[in-house]
This record gives sequence, C-alpha cells and structure tokens, in this order.
Amino acid sequence: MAAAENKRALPPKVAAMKARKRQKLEDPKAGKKATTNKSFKAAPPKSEKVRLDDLAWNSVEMPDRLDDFEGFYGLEEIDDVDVVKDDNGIISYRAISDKATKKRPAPEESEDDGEEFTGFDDDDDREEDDKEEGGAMIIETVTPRSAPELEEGETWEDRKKKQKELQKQQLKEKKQKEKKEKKEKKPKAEKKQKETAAQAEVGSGAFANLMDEDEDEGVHISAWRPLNLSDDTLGALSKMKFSQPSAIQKAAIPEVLAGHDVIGKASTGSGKTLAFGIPILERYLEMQKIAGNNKKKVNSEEEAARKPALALILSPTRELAHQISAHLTTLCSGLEKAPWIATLTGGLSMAKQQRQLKNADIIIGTPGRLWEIISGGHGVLKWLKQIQFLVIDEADRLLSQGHFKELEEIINVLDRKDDFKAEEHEDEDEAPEEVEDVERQTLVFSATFHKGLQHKLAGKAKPGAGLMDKKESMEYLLKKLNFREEKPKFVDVNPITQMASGLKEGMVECGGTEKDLYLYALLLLHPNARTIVFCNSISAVRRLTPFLQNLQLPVHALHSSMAQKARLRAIERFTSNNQNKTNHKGSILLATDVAARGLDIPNVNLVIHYHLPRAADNYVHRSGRTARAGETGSSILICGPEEVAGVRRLIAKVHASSAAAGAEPANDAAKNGYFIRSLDIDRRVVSRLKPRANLSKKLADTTIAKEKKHSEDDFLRQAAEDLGVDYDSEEFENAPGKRGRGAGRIKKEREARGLTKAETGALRAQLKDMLSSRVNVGVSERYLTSSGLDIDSLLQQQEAGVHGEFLGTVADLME
Ligand SMILES: Nc1ncnc2c1ncn2[C@@H]1O[C@H](COP(=O)(O)OP(=O)(O)OP(=O)(O)O)[C@@H](O)[C@H]1O
Repeated sequence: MAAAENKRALPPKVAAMKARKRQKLEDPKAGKKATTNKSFKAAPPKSEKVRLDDLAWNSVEMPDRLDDFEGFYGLEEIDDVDVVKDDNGIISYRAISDKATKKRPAPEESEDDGEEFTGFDDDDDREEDDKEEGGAMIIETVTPRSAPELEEGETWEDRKKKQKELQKQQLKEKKQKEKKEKKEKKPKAEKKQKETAAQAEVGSGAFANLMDEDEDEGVHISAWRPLNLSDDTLGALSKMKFSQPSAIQKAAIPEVLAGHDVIGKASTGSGKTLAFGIPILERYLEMQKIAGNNKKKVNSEEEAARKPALALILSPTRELAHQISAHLTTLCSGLEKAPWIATLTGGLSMAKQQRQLKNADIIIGTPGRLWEIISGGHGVLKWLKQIQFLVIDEADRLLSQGHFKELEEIINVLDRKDDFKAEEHEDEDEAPEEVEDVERQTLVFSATFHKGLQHKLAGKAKPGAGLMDKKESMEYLLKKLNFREEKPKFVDVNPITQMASGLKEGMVECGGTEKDLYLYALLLLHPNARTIVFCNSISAVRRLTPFLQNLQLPVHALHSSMAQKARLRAIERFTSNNQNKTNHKGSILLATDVAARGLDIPNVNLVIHYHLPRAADNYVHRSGRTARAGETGSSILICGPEEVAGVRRLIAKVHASSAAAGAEPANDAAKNGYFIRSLDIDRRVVSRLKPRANLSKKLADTTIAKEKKHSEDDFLRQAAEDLGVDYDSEEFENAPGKRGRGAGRIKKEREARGLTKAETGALRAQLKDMLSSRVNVGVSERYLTSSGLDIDSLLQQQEAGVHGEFLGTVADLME
C-alpha cells in the first residue's frame, strides 16, 4: 500500500481521506467512484481474506494535465480481488490470485503522527478548477508520496497554492493555444463572405452600419476604401467601429488629402473632428514611412523634440480641446507608432504643457493658453511656423470679433516672416535643425457661420442676426485667414438645415417669474433623461444649482469661473451613471455656453434653454448637444411672454437658412416658414409644484447670500488689512442703507442670510416632507412623485387610451 511504502508519516488530513476511501470501499453504496474492478458475489470458499492495506494497489496513470502535480494526487486500483458481503452485511476482501496481495510491511510511524498538513480543506475549489478545464476527473485519494520534500519555510498551504497557480497558468496557456489554432483554421472564404455582405449594406444613412460586428474584433470598413486611406488608418477606424464615413468625412477628407484648404460645414454631431483628424493622421503616417525608408525613424523623446509639429488645432473652449485630444488619441491608440499629442489649455500646469509642446506632432489648444506659451518665447514659434495643418474648429466662434483676440495674434505671428528671424537665435539648442518653408493647409470647420460676425466687423452688430450663407461665409473667412489657395474648397454637406436630423424642437411659455418653476416641472417630466440646461450667465448657474439640488435633482454645474479640474469632473460625473438615490435616474448639467460648442457627451436626450440663446448660432450649437451621430433628442426653450415673438423669429431664421442657401425647402413647414411648436404643460399641475419650488428657492437664496457675505467679508477684511484699519462686519452691515436701484435685492439678501441655522433646518425638514409626498394634482396626481414621474403608470394610462394630462404634447416631442 502506498502509505506504507512511503517512509514519511501521513499528514492527518491525508490519512483521514485515505480512511474515507477505505470506508467507501467497505460500503458498497459509497463505492461509486472507486475504480477497482471489484464485483459483489458470494465468497469463493478457497480465496483468502485479506486486509485492504495488504492488497497490491496499483497507481492509476493520471491525465497529462496533472503531470505538474508531480504525482501528488494518486488514484489507485487493484485487480483479482473479490468484495464479499457476509450475512451481517460486513464487507471483506478476498484475493483470487497472488498478484492481488503483497507482504504488508510493519508501519514505521503511525499515520496520525505525521507533520500537520493544513492543505486540501477546499476540495470544492479543486473540483471547480477541474471543471474549468472541462474534464471530469476522479480524484479519490490524495497522497504526498511522490511530492518533493517541502523546502525550508514552506508549508503545505504554500505548496498547494503554487500548484494551483501552476495549474491555472497551464489552463490559460492551453486555452490561448486552442483559441489561436481555431482562429487560424477559420476559413478565409467565410471572412470574404462577410465582407461582401457588409459592402452591400453600405450606402444608407450616415452611421447606419455602426456596431454591426462582434465587439472586440472591429467592424468591416469597406465603405471607407474609396477615400484611399492607409491600412493603419483603416484598422484604427475598424477598431473604433466606424463602419463608414459620415457625409462630411466623405466629402472633406479627399479634398484635404489632395492638399486643398478646406472650409467644412456640417450639422452638429456629424463627425467633423475626424474629417480633419484622419487626413492629419494620414500625413503623419506618410512621414513616418518616409523617415523609415530613409532610416531616419524618430524613436526617442529627444529626437521627437528636434522635429517641428505637424498640426495645430485650435478650439474655443478647454473642454472641447480635451475632447478633440481624446478623440484623436483613441483613433491613434492601436498604431505601432502613434503621434505625440499635446493639449494646451488654461487651468492646468503651464510648465508641463510647455514641455509637452516640444515633443508634439499634433498640438491642440485654446488660443489664450497657446498665445501665453508663444509669448513666453523658448523657440516655440519656430516649431509652430513649421506646421503643415492649421485647423480652426468652431471657426465662426473663434473668429468672432473681440472674443478671441489671441487667435488673431497667433495667426498674425504664424504668417509673419520677420518674427521667425527675430527668434532664430533665442534658443539655438531647441530649434529644428533645418527650417524649410512649409506650405500650410488651413482647415476651417463649424456647423454654422454667423452673419453677426461680419456685421460686427463693419461695426453694425445686431443681436440675434442670422447665419451666413456660403458666399458670405467665404468672404468673411477670406478676410480673416491667410489661405494658401485663393479659393479654398467650401464643403457644405447640410445646406438645407443646420439642425441635426434626429432633433425635435419645442418651446414652453410661462410667466416672466416662473422660469424656475417650469424648469423644475420639465426636469420632473423627464426623470430618465440626460439633460443639459443652458443659462446665459454664471450667476444663473450658481443660483439654480442649489435650487435644483434642494429639490433632490442630480445637478452638476459647469461654467468658466470654475477651476479646470472641477469643470472636467462635472462633465465626468454628468456622463457617468447617476448615483442619486431618488427616482430621478437621469442626470442634469447646468451650464453656460461654455458647454454649447462641440462637446460630445454620449446619450444626451434633452437640451433645455433656460435663458434664450443670444444668437441663432448659439441655438444651433446648444441644441446640437443632443441628437448626435444619428441619434434622436429634444430641445426645449423656456420663454417668458415677452420673449415668445423673438424666439419664433430666431428659430425661423435658423430653419430658413436653407432658402438662403438656395436649396429646396425640406418640407411644407420649411416652405411656409418654420413655426416652433408650443408644448402645453398643464398649468394646474405646475402650480401644485409651487410650494416646494418656493421653499427650495428660499433655502438656495440663503445659502448663496451667506456665501456671498463670506467672500465680501474676506475681501473687505483684506482691504482693511491693506489699509491698516480695523474691519467690523457689523458696522458695515448697519451702515445707512443704500437707496434706489438694487436696494430691494440687498434687503432680500440681508433677510436671506439672517436666517438662523435652526430656521434653515426647519425649512429643510419641511421641504423634505413635501418631497416625500405625492403632489395632489387631480387626474394626474398618481403620476407625480417627489423627484420624477411614475412613468409606468403613465404609459399604462396612455396604452389604455387615456392621455396623461400632465404630459401635454411634450410626450410627442420625446417619442
Ligand atoms: N464615421 C463615423 N461613424 C460613426 N460615428 C462617428 C463617425 N465619425 C464620428 N463619429 C462619432 O460621432 C460623434 C460626433 O462627432 P464629432 O464630435 O466629431 O461631431 P462634430 O460634427 O464635430 O459636432 P459639433 O458640431 O457639435 O462639434 C462622436 O461621438 C464621434 O465618435
């Protein structure tokens, strides 16, 4: 018997297992798994009764996969033995031949006296491991007979762990090998068949083929082939699962690749970033190839720093700059040698950005920070003068008079020859080795070109002026930018409408002082929507944030006075799934127009204009945060009575630009002039929300007034310190009050911050109470809960033919 052959004492647990095995053999019911070729029959008279341990057990050869267990697990079997059951049910064993027995040596040590064995108490785990591999396995006995001795300091636990890890590693390798073999065997014909099928599908609307392949393998990209892109770029697009180019990409990429200056116009969310990003990547890859052929491949940071950048991309906002950077980084992520991308925006470390700039192939930035860096010298201008692409994204915004003075400065210095010479000796070490005259391509993109800009140039700015047609835009841009070509290519893929095709528009009319209330009602109406609410001022965002937060809505603020990290965090939180414990499952971003341009946040369903946009282009861009990349979405304006007429004119102007572009009106509505529809929200219902809204407003005003007082105090204290006088806030507070304009507001502020902690606590409790009960709104009462609508009941009602009163026509808008 194995245990006896082994000179070492068995650990108790192993001994126990062996005992269990014996027991199983002795108990026929438990003997299912034993692999002895035993049979139950009447005992032959002459055969000799033997003890189990005196039988000549043979070990069973284990499957290959357990080789590395070094015999640690042993399964034994025996031949020529009869298992006999006597009348009392006692089992005994009789050897039929000599082969079945062996002389039993005297045990040297008791089985139970051995070193303590702490392993193997998790047999279930082992079974799991075995199952993982897919093989059914019988492991009946576990003996350490051929296991190598434990090393110094090693425990059985350690040994077991090591073996498990080893086994897992082997399984992993085996699986990988199998997967690889399977892949190689996959018939090429099948692949070809798929490609043909995909090709047949191409040609419908933009983005139609998106996500038509299995997840980790990419999609077929045959629809991109006519653009003659490199295999590397095609591979990258396949990985991004972009099965076909969007209209602007299809139209603009060949023009850029052919070396033209391009002005690209396409509706919001239609893929303009890659319309310039792909040709830049193509040029980069081409240059790499040439460098490779000339054996001049750039391998190190130092080498990279000695070559000029390839492209400069300018964006009006920091967030957009970071987004473009992320978009291009994703595009390049699978490449063997990807371009270095530097993002230069305010709010983040200038020194770090300066360092990044020296290595960059592609520079993306806001004009303010870039100008700051250029002004700092260090030979930066030399690099920039060598760029092959200057991209101006959201060009109409960037070029608007007075807004981005720095952009004009940048364009001026890029174009001036003398600056270059003046700076030449400044930083000899860091300058490019050879400075050649570079023919720069200028690429200009936007969804809108705004007429007001040109009027402003002529000193005739009119608020809410319309959007420019092709001729006007061209004239304007030619005046502002130094294109290489006399006539850049104007690529306009949406002459009919500026608005995304999946967008539904509507407006809500309310009393002049009821905007907060209607905003709250609209948000309650869309509890599952990812919503962006646009305001015209930072102070409105600051005021509305606590107002909506008090009402338990998941709101995140975004405006340009916030620290850059907080801005990025706000977008991140808005984008991630709502952790709010209320019924409101969507999330809300309360923003100024800093979020209006270019931001590509996935799955934004609704845009609410709390304040009316100041100009037509603003309306287009704000609304363009939803219904992107072929998706649907809604845009709702909240208007006071005096604003309605102006809004109708503004929106009609946006939609009428098709006529200005000389295109056929898209539909009857366009023919007759666009008339934005009013959404009738039941006033009775909204008025039921008033008590909570008022309470929340009072609390919000208190918070803001207190914060304001603190910062005023800080300011005055500092001023007093600077002047060397004492500052007493009480004294200031009780000074004779201001009369006239603003006196009412000041009085209110005083009252608001006069509330004690206990008083605000009581107000909060009252509000909490209100929010936890449903609003009694007659027919609709069952639908309105504390922070959203009971959509399920509402839908049931609608299915039953009863229209939810509260929904009004908003429901149609969101369909
Ligand atoms: N060929 C494509 N197929 C599918 N999706 C695409 C394609 N090209 C771009 N996209 C996706 O479409 C979305 C919108 O792209 P992008 O941000 O470039 O739009 P845009 O036209 O610049 O919008 P805006 O005018 O608002 O700045 C992005 O999420 C992008 O990943």
